[in-house]
Amino acid sequence: MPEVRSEGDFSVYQNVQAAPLADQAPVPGSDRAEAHVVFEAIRKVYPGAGGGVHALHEVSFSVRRGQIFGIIGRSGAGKSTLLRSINMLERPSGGRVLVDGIDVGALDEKGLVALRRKIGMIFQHFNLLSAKTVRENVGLPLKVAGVPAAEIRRRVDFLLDMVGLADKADVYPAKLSGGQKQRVGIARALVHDPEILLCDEATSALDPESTHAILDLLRDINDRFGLTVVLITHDMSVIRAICDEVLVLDQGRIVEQGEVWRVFGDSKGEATRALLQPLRRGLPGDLAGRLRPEPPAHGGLAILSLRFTGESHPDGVSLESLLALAPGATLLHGGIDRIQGHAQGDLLLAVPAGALRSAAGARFSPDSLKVLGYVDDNA
Ligand SMILES: Nc1ncnc2c1ncn2[C@@H]1O[C@H](COP(=O)(O)OP(=O)(O)OP(=O)(O)O)[C@@H](O)[C@H]1O
Repeated sequence: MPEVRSEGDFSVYQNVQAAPLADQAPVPGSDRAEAHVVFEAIRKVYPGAGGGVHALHEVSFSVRRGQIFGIIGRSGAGKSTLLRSINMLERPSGGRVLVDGIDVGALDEKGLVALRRKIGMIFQHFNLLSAKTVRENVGLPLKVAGVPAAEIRRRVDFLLDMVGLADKADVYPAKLSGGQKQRVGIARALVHDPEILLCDEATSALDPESTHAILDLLRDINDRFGLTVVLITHDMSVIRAICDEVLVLDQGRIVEQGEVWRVFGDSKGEATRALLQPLRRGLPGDLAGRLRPEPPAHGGLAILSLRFTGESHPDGVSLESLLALAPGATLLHGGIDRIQGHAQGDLLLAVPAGALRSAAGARFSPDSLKVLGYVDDNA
């Protein structure tokens, strides 16, 4: 049977004798202990009419060793271009990427092969060879690198066991679920014992259950092997599930960057807010339809929106304090999540409009409190 390749770039497995990366001189002043990957004023212009497509504009940031670092943005924001600049699958038009202090754009072919062996990559559509078994797919990069068969077998067995596919070694990809295919992709990405794992929309093609399982596996690999993981996604729930730090990219520029709970709790940019919108518990439609700007003559109910960013009440929201703030309150909608050990979320309360006055004297306050309007509870 002829080999059928699914989409993807297999040049990362080219059969060139790799020069040890340690032979490459680190750029003076680079901090090897802290920053694992450093982007310095990365620009990318794709050729095209009218001056081309400016995919990245002078993007600078760094990823610390051992972090799970998420890059999020809408379609066309420049995420793939940025991710692929780490292993030079996409060469920037300007700026430098340093991995372990080494300017990867200056590497010769052998240096690049060595670099790519230190950087595993997984893809949205898995990029498995359909005419090869699971074992052969995972072992392929080692075979290309000239590793002896017995060593390939030992390593592949270990990795298949680790990703929970020991019993699928001789199966062809067509017989696997999406989640199982991605496990094969992960095992293959780890064959060279990399220090960095790049994840290109790794869960976008998966159902929620498989997504959850694959994210758990990535977190486990990060914990066990101390791998630095850089992932791109358009889904904030992926960021919330496993990332330590997030960078929001929009139209080729950094909108904001920081610890996940901070960005979730107090997002600065419009692009970030739009990406967070699907996770927010907004005003339910039935209430929105009844809301009016002024209280009814008999008082009615004020609808309050309370936001907790994780800053002022990191351990949670005391119900007693909540009731002291808004006596007679009914909790209508919302909830508190824990992100990186910080309690944050939105609560929607109905409070007798007359009781609002007591809020001024309360010692407890949410990070933001808005009166959305009033409803007539007699209507
Ligand atoms: N090979 C190419 N030639 C021309 N333009 C390109 C090429 N690759 C990407 N672009 C353009 O560069 C910009 C950034 O693309 P990129 O794929 O990096 O964004 P992205 O955030 O990963 O998008 P998506 O989530 O849709 O994959 C887009 O405007 C895209 O159309």
